[in-house]
Amino acid sequence: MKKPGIIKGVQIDEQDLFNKACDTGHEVNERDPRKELEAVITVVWFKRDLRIYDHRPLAEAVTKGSVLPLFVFEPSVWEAGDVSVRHKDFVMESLQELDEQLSKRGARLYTAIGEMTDILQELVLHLGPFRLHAHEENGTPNTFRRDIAVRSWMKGKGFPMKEWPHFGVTRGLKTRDAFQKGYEAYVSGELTPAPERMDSRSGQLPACLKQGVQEPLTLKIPGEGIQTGQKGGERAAHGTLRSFLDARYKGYQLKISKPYASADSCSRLSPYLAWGNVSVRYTYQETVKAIQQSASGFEQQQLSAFLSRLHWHCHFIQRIEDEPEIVTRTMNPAFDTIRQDWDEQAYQAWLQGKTGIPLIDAAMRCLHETGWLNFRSRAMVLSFVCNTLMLDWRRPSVDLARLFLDYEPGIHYSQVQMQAGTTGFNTIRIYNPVKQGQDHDAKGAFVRRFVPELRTVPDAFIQEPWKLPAGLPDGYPSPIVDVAKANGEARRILWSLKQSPEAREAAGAQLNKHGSRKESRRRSTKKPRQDFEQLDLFS
Ligand SMILES: Cc1cc2nc3c(=O)[nH]c(=O)nc-3n(C[C@H](O)[C@H](O)[C@H](O)COP(=O)(O)OP(=O)(O)OC[C@H]3O[C@@H](n4cnc5c(N)ncnc54)[C@H](O)[C@@H]3O)c2cc1C
Repeated sequence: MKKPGIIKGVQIDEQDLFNKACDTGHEVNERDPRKELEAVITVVWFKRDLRIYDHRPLAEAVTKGSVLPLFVFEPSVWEAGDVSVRHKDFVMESLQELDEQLSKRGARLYTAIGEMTDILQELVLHLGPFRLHAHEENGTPNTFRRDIAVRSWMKGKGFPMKEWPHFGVTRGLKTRDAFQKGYEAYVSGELTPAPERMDSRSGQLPACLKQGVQEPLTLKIPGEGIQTGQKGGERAAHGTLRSFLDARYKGYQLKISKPYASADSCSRLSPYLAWGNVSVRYTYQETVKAIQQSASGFEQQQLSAFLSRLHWHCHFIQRIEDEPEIVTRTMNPAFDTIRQDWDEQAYQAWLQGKTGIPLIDAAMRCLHETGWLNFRSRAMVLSFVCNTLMLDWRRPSVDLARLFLDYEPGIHYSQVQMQAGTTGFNTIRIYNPVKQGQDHDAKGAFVRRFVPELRTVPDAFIQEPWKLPAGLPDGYPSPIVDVAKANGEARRILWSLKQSPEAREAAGAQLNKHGSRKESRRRSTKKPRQDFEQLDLFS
């Protein structure tokens, strides 16, 4: 039977309160005084929020008494195929630092391997009732279902659970029109300092929980680590932000499309935002401060361009929050009538960076080695596999997810579908990698760095080595496709499909559900400046 509870003098239905809290992702039984007495410890469940600064679930747990910081390597998440060894390594580095930070404050991090509900089941046997604090995860259907299972488990036990929004994303958003308000409230919200001291008395804990960080050796995590690139952790995240806001931002717009130079002039915050080593809110507020302090209009322009990306970050994550199925379902089903054939040989050539087209090969090999690519190169490799080669977007989306160290499902699957042209409401862009190379890597520095077979090719041929009078260098293949011809055909197919009544109808519905409400930008007829070409790709 449902029991009534009292909140601020108003009689309420406890079950109702719980359900509302689950729906909107906020308080669950939190203010029930009886439960407050029973639950002596708060389990803080770390997921993609591996930090202590601006971490509300942790800070609020500390005010309530003992805390048990917990990270769980779940087989259903880590063996699902979209996350890989490089993500695990980054998470391990982040967890090591998190444990150090917690230790300094009187607590320790606990790690476990297993499904979260099984771990909770073990915990209750040792702890009795406990509270659970976490950030909302705006992820794939897989993690979405996992979170529902956890909420339902807590609800079944009648234990209090509280979740906080992690980004400027609103759970249960009724209409896209309301997104902006939620975003602004989030980014301008108060920052939460890291707790100074923590009480972590927890009594005896189940054997599945290990104090400190344990390697998830029993899990079969696919993929490979990075060879050179970014390391996880809150300290590295803050250092990266600082170095960007102090100096690196000055080349932001100028170099954003250059595959090589952008590695230094872009913020490089993406893996830290994706794994939560730094919050979007903190990043936003530090950038606003830097804009206020910057001396020239030029500097302000660079920083404002960066700030707009933080908005896009949340814009796209709102999309997966509203419709997690975009991970596997084509946003505009009319586009499922094409790309019916599969060419495994061409696909493997693309994936391994052996297409015979220098910029594509350099980008894919860079990704294997470092886990990062600038936006334009990502758009180009995706366009190549889905448009030039006319292959379905689903497999490349998962293979790229495994390779991007900053894999963030909301951004990733939206961008994949946009670049493959399957939303139906974005401009169809099909890149010519030879022209991209001539425009953005004219001397071939990027190509030479990642495709050693081409190191000695003269600048004039670096993007088209098949035109070398002496023939291709040893070990480098001929192009697997005539790009100009294939792109022409792709353009014809995609544009005619985009204009069909079925595609237009579905596109209208999708635009209404997910499109940006920044009308003035989208409808602008002015030729975009180089940096703002990305805006075309964004709606
Ligand atoms: C096919 C494809 C897949 C992508 N997958 C991911 C992904 O899994 N994770 C990811 O973080 N980004 C993804 N992006 C977006 C973008 O390429 C990266 O965010 C950016 O290159 C990361 O480098 P940075 O942090 O130096 O970016 P900066 O230019 O410094 O931008 C700062 C932050 O803004 C956000 N951001 C930047 N560009 C975009 C964008 N176009 N859309 C949404 N948010 C943006 C990111 O959080 C980024 O860290 C993808 C783009 C494409 C075309």
